[in-house]
Amino acid sequence: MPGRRAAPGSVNIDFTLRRVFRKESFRPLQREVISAALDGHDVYLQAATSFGKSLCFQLPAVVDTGITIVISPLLALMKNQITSLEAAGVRVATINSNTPTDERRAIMDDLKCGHPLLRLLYVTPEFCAMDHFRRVLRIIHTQRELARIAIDEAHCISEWGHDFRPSFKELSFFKREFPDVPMICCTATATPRVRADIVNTLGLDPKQLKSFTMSTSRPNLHYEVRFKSDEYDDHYDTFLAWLQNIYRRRKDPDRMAYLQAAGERITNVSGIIYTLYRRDTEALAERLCSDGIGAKPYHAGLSPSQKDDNLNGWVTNRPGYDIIVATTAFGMGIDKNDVRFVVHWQLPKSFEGYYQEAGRAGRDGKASICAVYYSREDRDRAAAMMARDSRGGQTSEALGQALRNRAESLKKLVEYCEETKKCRHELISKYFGDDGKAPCDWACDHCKDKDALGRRKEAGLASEEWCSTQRDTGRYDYDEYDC
Ligand SMILES: Nc1ncnc2c1ncn2[C@@H]1O[C@H](COP(=O)(O)OP(=O)(O)OP(=O)(O)O)[C@@H](O)[C@H]1O
Repeated sequence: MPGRRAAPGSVNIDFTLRRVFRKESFRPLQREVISAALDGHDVYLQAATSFGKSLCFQLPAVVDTGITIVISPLLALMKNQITSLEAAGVRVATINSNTPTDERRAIMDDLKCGHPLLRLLYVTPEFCAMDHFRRVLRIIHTQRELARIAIDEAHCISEWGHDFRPSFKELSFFKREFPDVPMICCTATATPRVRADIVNTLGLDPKQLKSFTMSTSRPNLHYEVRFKSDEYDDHYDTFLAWLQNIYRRRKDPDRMAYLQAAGERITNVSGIIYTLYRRDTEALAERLCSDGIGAKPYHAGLSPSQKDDNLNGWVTNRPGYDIIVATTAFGMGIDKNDVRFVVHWQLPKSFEGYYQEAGRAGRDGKASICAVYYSREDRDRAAAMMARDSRGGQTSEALGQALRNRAESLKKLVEYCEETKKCRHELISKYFGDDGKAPCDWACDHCKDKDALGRRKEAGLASEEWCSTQRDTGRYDYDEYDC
């Protein structure tokens, strides 16, 4: 039973864009994507981080009749989107492991009532697999109130992509049971193979599908690799000096006047530091605080209230919450427009993860820095950890494939870090198979000064000989990644 759809021409998306979402105009291609969704097509949307993909399912959800179910992999991401929608006065809710029972019951009652007030409901893929929720979905569908299914971070469907989540595969249920309900899938990071896998797994008809695939380019991001080695340093001191320099620049009288006029705190430089370990998030945040820089940890082991407080404080630029030191639990989709830097404290786990996390920076279009600390020792540790995982005996062929792909993706990221002779924007664009050239106006360490980059690499990295001795004599410490 198809969902009722607002009559063509009866909705004014420009008005809703301004009135509800408080945006002046659509960004290139947003209008086309939204129109395709409102016309009832299945839509695949792949575009750079910060393109504005969420609007492409949120705006149709607001103007169309019925409810949109949004499937999202991370609680932090849901929370972030829900906060913005609530601020815009949109009726939205989530059901997840932290939702209190009475709130959950009220949401379920609304869903089944025949005319849900909610415009969007955010859920995890695991929740969609539950029988009782599927029963409720059938009821909404029978009542012709199931407007659309939106799958955010759709690359999680594919074992060929990063962040594969087996539960995303179960989303094939939607087209099997509700073939007439349109779907929209969004991602920033899919190679052609991942894209084909998403379409195939979800049971979308490639001939009918409206597909929009844009470049991954983010010209305002300044990419750089900072070299380090176990042998010589704790890179905290150089990082702190760099950060303090940014603060000093803000104290320039003209800059201070400008910041005050804009209502910004002089002492606020919003940033994210990603680490692979929970304990680092806490230790590093503490160390920064003791050096007078407001920083908070974020990882899956914190209590829900601690996570909420740290996230909200950071989003609202509260004093003491300038930097979030996070594991990848704080990754995909987080949207805060004035993040001036994203630093990876160690080599990330995959190329896609690196691009995603770096993409939290500069979402207002202003120049922002994305730096990754790279050492050959971390490279060897990551490779050893991956080899151990693949020997661990997977429960399925899909998980085995996902591990092989992760190893390949990590290899490409190592090549990216070791490269000193090519533009970083070009390397990223090539990895994702973009058409055309990625613009870089001195926005990477290679294009700024390739000779200096080569010298820094030479001076900063341990030699391959030293690393191989460490490997052969078993001198590296290995710690499980935790997020
Ligand atoms: N037409 C528009 N005009 C101005 N700002 C917009 C417009 N569309 C979206 N934005 C803003 O752009 C920012 C990024 O949007 P969004 O979070 O949807 O990006 P995304 O494409 O999902 O990125 P990612 O893949 O990195 O999560 C948001 O702050 C959003 O409000």
